[in-house]
Amino acid sequence: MSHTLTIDGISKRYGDVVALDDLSFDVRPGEIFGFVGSNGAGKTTTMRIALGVLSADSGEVRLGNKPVDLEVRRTIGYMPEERGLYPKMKVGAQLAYLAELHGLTRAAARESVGRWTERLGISDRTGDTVDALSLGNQQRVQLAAALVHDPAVLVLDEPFSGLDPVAVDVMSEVLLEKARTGVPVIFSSHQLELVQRLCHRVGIIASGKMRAVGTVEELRGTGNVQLDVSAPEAPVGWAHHLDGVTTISHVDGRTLLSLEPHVDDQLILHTALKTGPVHEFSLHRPSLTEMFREVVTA
Ligand SMILES: Nc1ncnc2c1ncn2[C@@H]1O[C@H](COP(=O)(O)OP(=O)(O)OP(=O)(O)O)[C@@H](O)[C@H]1O
Repeated sequence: MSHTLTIDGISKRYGDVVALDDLSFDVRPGEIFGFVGSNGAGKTTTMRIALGVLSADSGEVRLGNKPVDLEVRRTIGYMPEERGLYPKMKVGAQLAYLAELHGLTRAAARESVGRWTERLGISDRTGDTVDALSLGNQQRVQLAAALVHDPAVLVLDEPFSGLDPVAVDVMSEVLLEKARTGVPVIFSSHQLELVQRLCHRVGIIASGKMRAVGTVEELRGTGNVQLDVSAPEAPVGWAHHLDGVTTISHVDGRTLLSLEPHVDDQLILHTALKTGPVHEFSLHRPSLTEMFREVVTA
């Protein structure tokens, strides 16, 4: 049975630096949650607290209704940003060791290592030491390490950074597959197009505070919309008097407007038509990247 991972009002300071400030959100069973924010926003700190390797100054992390203790921690698959494999240990032996550490029998560990190394395309490297592998392959091993014990939750810190496109596809498929079995999956990333494509919900963190949470569609719906209007006879400033509308440019009868989310675009169309013919009228909703910029610079 799968449970929600709840981050409930966590705060964390490092000396004078406030890394997290009363941060709350949840990751639900079967969803992939994208955790995005600028460098130093607090993503790694949050994930380390979620796993229990770092303690919060206040607040709590729960899986279902149980606080994350040692027992719960064993059910989490974690991929740390600083990675954390033993460089001189052989890939297969290391993965089997980690699986057993999380409670699998020797036989189950061996079976699981075989299955995941095959799935992640590293089955021919199990006899090599980790440091003999390319960085991308080391990352595949790191993902295998997060998966071999069949975790109830996946917490992955920048799992996609440095991967080639094929590895990105494999990683994406695996995360979707795990989510489909009901596992809550959270990962941090700076690759917003990937986040937009893969995640059911996204949280944008800035300066240790959650600034926006929702589906990509919900987040895009809260941003300003751009409207491109081609009305050759419209005078300069024809839209100035409209509430919630800003003129970005007006060149050769073509006006680019920014509309606050509450503005009815049909009202703009009527206003434009009063000036003469309207040849083009197209709406552009912000991408996740544009939303991100808007939110973190607000
Ligand atoms: N061990 C530490 N000692 C002091 N300050 C720290 C420590 N770890 C993190 N910080 C600070 O806490 C804040 C949050 O850092 P964190 O690593 O959680 O951010 P992040 O969102 O993961 O960044 P990035 O995208 O660059 O990985 C930053 O200001 C960082 O400098």
